[in-house]
Amino acid sequence: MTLQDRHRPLTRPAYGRRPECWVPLGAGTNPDAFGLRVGSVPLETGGLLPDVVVAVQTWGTLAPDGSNAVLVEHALTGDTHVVGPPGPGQPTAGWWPGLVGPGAAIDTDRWFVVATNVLGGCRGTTGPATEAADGQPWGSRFPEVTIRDQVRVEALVADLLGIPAWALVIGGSMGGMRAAEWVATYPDRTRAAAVVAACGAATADQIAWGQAQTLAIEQDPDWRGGDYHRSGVSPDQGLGLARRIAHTTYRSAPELEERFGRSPQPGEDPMRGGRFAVESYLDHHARKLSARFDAGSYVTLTRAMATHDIGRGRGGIAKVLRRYTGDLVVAGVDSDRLFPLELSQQLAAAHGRRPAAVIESAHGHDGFLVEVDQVADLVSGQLARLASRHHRRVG
Ligand SMILES: CC(=O)SCCNC(=O)CCNC(=O)[C@H](O)C(C)(C)COP(=O)(O)OP(=O)(O)OC[C@H]1O[C@@H](n2cnc3c(N)ncnc32)[C@H](O)[C@@H]1OP(=O)(O)O
Ligand SMILES: N[C@@H](CCO)C(=O)O
Repeated sequence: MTLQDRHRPLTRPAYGRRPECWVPLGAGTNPDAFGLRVGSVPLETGGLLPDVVVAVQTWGTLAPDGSNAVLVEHALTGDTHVVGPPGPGQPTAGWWPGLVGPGAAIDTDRWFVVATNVLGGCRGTTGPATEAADGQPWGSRFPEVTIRDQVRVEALVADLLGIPAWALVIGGSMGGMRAAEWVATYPDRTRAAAVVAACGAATADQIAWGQAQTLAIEQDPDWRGGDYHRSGVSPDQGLGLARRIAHTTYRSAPELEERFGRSPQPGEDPMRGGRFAVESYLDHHARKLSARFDAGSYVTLTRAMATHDIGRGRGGIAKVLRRYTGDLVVAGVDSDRLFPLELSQQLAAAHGRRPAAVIESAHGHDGFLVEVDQVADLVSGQLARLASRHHRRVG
């Protein structure tokens, strides 16, 4: 525990079945999030990951019967800070601005909203940069974790919070993978799910892009086989390169053409060693991510996305989805080249209840973050259906 941690007030949230499990998070994490010690977690690949702590942020009030809880799932480099400004310990503003709050689409006067940082992440939840029992960072010893493991950890969080079933699990991209996995692993604990810009199983194309990113990091000499955390130097070059590759896939080619075309970065001449504006844009995003994200987590989470398959060991995706009787909304972005709309349409067709919703955006995969008003419309409709069903039941 650092000096700064000791000075952080330990005001545990006033809910949950096991208040003794709440722990303060370390310095450099979202000050509005708390740690929840969920214990040892059995992993899909075998073995137990001991003493897992999960960063949790909440909004609103949990109903006494735990029936009004909504889980919001972040994407690859996100965190628990769904809405709100940046500040000390929280370098980024909320990634779904305006979606959660009093009177918002996920209205916190009605719903209790939970956001957890994912297993293997670096924003408060146990991951490669976390200290293991020997006081050394897990580093290369951190095990392979799957989307299914991450969802199991979230179920342990729900147990500790006193949430028997989520009213809604919603997420985009890697968060959408976890929302889909909730439907598959815990259909009875997921009354509704919104799977946005995601898929039921990673495609060859996604795995291929992920491999290039992972290799970019692993080939940085500062990676040190994954054990760089105590060296004082992190593989920022590799992580930056990974982000450039990823970010290009997150945006659409027409958008890049429209925004940047062949323009040089102002003051630079691409014919004389200078950069094109689009190169400068990618350099900017590379630098920003390297400053805020752990390379080990990036590799771990990229691998988790590659092995994502809600049908694994369950007879396939269609079989899994057909038996889901909850309210499933699947939505894709029409210009997404990484998670093409067809993947959402296939997922919706496999469920067989309603077609995939289309988020219209020029921004490609990142449309699920940029077009927050369209996500808000989807989620408002879904929550209204849930609320009216609830009223019919109790009315
Ligand atoms: C759940 C989650 O996914 S959490 C993670 C989400 N957040 C992130 O990934 C953070 C990284 N940001 C992004 O991915 C995207 O910016 C989004 C999706 C959040 C928002 O997209 P947009 O609003 O379209 O932002 P855009 O991609 O245009 O980037 C804007 C940035 O590029 C910079 N930029 C634009 N052109 C250039 C250029 N030629 N040279 C250098 N920088 C440039 C802008 O100054 C701006 O910088 P800032 O973000 O530091 O203020
Ligand atoms: N820009 C998002 C998109 C990934 O799906 C992120 O960094 O998490």
